[in-house]
Amino acid sequence: MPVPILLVTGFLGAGKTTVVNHLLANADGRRIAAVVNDFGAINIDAELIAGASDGVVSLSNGCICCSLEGDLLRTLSTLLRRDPKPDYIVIETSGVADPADIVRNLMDPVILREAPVETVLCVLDAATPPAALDDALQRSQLRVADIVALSKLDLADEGAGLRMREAIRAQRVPAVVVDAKHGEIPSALLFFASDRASAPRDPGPKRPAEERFETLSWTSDQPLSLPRLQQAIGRLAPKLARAKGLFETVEQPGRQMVFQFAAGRATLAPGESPAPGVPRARIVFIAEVGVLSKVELDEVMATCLVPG
Ligand SMILES: Nc1nc2c(ncn2[C@@H]2O[C@H](COP(=O)(O)OP(=O)(O)OP(=O)(O)O)[C@@H](O)[C@H]2O)c(=O)[nH]1
Repeated sequence: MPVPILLVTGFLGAGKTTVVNHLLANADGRRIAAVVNDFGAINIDAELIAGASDGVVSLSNGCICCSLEGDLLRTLSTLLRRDPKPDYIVIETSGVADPADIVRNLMDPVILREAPVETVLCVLDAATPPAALDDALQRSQLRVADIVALSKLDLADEGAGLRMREAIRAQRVPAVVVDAKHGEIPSALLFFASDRASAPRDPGPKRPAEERFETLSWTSDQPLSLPRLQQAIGRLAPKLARAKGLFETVEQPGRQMVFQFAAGRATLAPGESPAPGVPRARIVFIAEVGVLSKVELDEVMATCLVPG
């Protein structure tokens, strides 16, 4: 029996990990393996994903649509050799990935036979203006989608969902559009029992590889001062496309916090206990190439540490 792949795509910070977590929490006995790709050196997403009954494989420091395509195929082969095999494989792409390239890579004859891409889900932040759909990468992510999940409707005004649906229609995206507040999508929609043979997909023309974003990692063995971090993020915000991290604070040492910055919004939430031996602060910053230097980042982030 082939193992269906669910490919989860969407722009930086759109809500992909939130959807994957919800899905895994509602697996209803299905054995689901998750493959997570963060293109920075630190794979924060793998730590934020809990409950994959068949394990989480993290691919970091590159993007599975280009530099890590071989690693992805090898990972899938390993997952398919497991006994028992997973019932489903979920691949969460990085927010900078062009899923058309991944779909093309997954057309490898062996993978296509044993693990066909059953569904491509694109998570779209409904709180962003519909003009965001004019972005070439965003358009590419939508174009291959079978299902578009509108996230963050709770943060948007009442008409946002409707406006986004119209903007999606205007792009001639043939996908089914569903609401996904806090990652909630009926799993029956994503994991349906299908006995039809998956037809090879047409991923469309190959786009020239685009080095548009870069990640900068910052770590420290000291906890961070929360008010100072707020100031630092305020300074960095205009230059950031996305940031996420795990760290202890001076105010609550020993307790790991999850920091998220997406679409100009920063949040902090309590996290799991840190694994032994990891730095007390690990943050990944994503910016358009050339916008933020490591020197500037280090300088600003150093202000979050309390001397002595
Ligand atoms: N209020 C609200 N917040 C959401 C919703 N979905 C996601 N978020 C928040 O948005 C932020 C980014 O969510 P993630 O799920 O990490 O986004 P992502 O697409 O996996 O991010 P990258 O992998 O870095 O591209 C987090 O702070 C989430 O808690 C939602 O429906 N409502």
